[in-house]
Amino acid sequence: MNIDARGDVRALAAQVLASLLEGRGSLARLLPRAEERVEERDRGLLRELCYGGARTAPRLQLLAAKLLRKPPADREVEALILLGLYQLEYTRIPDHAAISATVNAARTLKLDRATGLINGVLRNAQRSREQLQRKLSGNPQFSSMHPAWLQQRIKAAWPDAAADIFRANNANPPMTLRVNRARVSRDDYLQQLRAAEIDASQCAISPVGITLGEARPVTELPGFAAGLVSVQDESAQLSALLLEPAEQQKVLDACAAPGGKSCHLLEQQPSIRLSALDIDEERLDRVAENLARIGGDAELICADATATDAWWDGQPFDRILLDAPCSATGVIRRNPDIKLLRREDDIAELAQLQGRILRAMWRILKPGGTLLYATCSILPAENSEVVAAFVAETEDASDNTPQLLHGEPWGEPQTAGVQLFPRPDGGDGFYYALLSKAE
Ligand SMILES: C[S@@+](CC[C@H](N)C(=O)[O-])C[C@H]1O[C@@H](n2cnc3c(N)ncnc32)[C@H](O)[C@@H]1O
Repeated sequence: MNIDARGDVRALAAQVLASLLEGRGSLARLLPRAEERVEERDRGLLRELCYGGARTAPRLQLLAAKLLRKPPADREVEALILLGLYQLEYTRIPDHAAISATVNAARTLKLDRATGLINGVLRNAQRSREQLQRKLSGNPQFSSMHPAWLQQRIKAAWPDAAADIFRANNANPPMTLRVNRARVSRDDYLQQLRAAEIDASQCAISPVGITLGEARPVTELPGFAAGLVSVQDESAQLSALLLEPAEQQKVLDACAAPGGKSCHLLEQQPSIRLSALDIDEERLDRVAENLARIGGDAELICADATATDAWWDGQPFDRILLDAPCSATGVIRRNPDIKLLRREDDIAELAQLQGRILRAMWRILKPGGTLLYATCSILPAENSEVVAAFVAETEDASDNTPQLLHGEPWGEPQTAGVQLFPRPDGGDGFYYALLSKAE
């Protein structure tokens, strides 16, 4: 991102997409910086191009490969071609405007030498649209819009659910709220939303969840600044409900940032003594901000959870929430850049890290205590396989994940734990295993 592309939406989007293609930064980090460089009125289009470009990239890369004799040497040229194809395929921008604005963006980025190539490829795509679609329609990466390795892993793990998972991953997620029950009941808050003419309904599984009819800025939500509600996906809301800390218990949130689940634990049981730990100092600042908004209190610890000698006071915890670092393959619809940033090799490395943190947390859990292992992954290698191996090797550990919540089934029971898939109008993909330590 050396060239200042200020004011040119497509050039800025190409810089963001090129960085993603090179694995340099995430949308969450790159987009806000790009947004600062365009007028307010252009931010919607910038966001659409960046999110849409990442979401459809695995398909558009196949299209581009058919249209190019060899891959472009420059990442920004590749990104401009993908963004041009995105506009032709998925937006209402007239073709001629999409093509000329994309070619102009190449000039903004001082890629004048590539304008002929970009123009030619996009015009060719426009002419041979149906023929290309026909040629590629049998390709699973094309139809699923997932990179080949991930498409294959999801299909192998969930042959019956894979098609629904791909569809959910490619759809816009709902905006879901968690009501702070310490302050307001869900029914009362739904009434407040109705009074503010905001369409909303209660979630199917979480008793504190509300789904909005459409996404809107949090500043428009009644009582948001005062902590009446927080934005949190419905599946993520199940962690505090499953862990169910009792009054006064000593509780650890071992991978806490940005603090959504820490806040929920305190809303549900305000008298607990909560330690919120995370290895990332910047992200831990977000925990402090979120706690301040809901008026919650916790000891914040910046440390590697596994290095317990460095931070643990020697008093075992009654409850531990381990929301482990993972591939985030259950939240692709919210973070489509995962399709570009994750590599297949990451999965085995993550599984090792997850096992290591789990074993370390077990040592500081009180006998008779409970640990909730959670991820927002839908890959068994990070979920049931990690937990089943741990339970098999650990004499005092047993899997006590309930198969019913409030009398209702809530996910797919596994050899260990329960898996949730992303659902178009419901929660994200999540995995939970509730483990008990023998007395
Ligand atoms: C899935 S996120 C946690 C989300 C959080 N529980 C919430 O609900 O807002 C995983 C977190 O684990 C942290 N992490 C990764 N490795 C860690 C380690 N060895 N010790 C402590 N935290 C770690 C990351 O910084 C990241 O914030």
